[in-house]
Amino acid sequence: MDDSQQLQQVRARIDALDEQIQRLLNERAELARQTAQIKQAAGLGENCFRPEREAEILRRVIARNPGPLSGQEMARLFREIMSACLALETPLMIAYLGPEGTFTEAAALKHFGHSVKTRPLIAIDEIFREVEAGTAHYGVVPVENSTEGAVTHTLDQFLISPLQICGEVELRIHHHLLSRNKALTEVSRLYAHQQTLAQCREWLDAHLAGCERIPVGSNAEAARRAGNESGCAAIASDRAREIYGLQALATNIEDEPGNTTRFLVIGSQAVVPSGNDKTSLLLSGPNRSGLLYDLLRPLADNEISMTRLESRPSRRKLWEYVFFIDVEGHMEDPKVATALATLKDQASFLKLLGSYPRAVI
Ligand SMILES: O=C(O)C(=O)C[C@]1(C(=O)O)C=C[C@@H](O)C=C1
Repeated sequence: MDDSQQLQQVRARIDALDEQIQRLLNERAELARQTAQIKQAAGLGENCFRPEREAEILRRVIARNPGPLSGQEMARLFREIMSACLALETPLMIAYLGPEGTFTEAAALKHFGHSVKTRPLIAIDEIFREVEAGTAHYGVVPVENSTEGAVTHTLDQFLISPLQICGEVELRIHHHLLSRNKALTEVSRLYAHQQTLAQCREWLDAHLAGCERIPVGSNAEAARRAGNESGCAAIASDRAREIYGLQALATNIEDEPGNTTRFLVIGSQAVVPSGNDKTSLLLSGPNRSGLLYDLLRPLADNEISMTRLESRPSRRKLWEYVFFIDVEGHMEDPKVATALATLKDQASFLKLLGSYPRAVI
């Protein structure tokens, strides 16, 4: 058998498999449609998205995957399959921190897949308002970056919003220097979000020391401006480069190679346990010595691991703080429930922001 015959044979097997995969996908979509009908008949919520079920499916895909495709790659494919199945019933509307081309958009699509509708909004409080009003099913907002720390606008919204956290997304952040111009030497002005300028400070000091750095609302906005103005550049994502027709004068200019941003999915749904969850809460008490120690003790007593602690001004009294705490486990897990009950007695203010599956992909 010559090479072309061999190729033909292998391709015939691929065609046969594709046919099977396609048939099975449609069979799966039909079953997903049935689950939606059952949920609707039982009055189980206005939309059919189930974060805990999706997280369980994706974890199982990764655990049983023999390769050669990687577990993460396979999970991404299943992410899209579930997204398409869900869209048969209720195409979800997701509000995110825009404009188009932001990392928050990438995080939203990573979490929900590409079969959702998305709405870019220009401020974090607008996203909360849109989801509260029910014009979007969920919102996606940045909450912390591994280099620069907390996104305080997001934390502050949780003080006043009734929304719950329904999920988290982690995204590796790669920053590129984008411009209409062809050489670094032609660039005298640089636009980027404040946090991005900070994340690339060392690279900028070494390669663009004399260039004016201008903070703007988002990296996508920076890219839009760089597309309109000569002699300037933006720091933004590869997606923004595509959207605004720019060229990359330098790629991956972030100072920390592991630079990662964590995003939260907000909605009005309480998520049931998935088997590997986190719980976020807000705590405060009157300013006195040992307050934080006392507030954290019930967690330690119940062997609950704290993954994050952030403090913000309470906005009620001068020098009084609220603590944002993330712990491992779901609020329905017995140990977490015991710790929360004790905390409720001890703290002057306790607000549960939600339990949700740990990021899978
Ligand atoms: O199992 C369900 O409840 C479904 O709706 C099916 C399905 C899926 O495609 O597997 C679809 C959407 C949900 O978010 C979770 C899972």
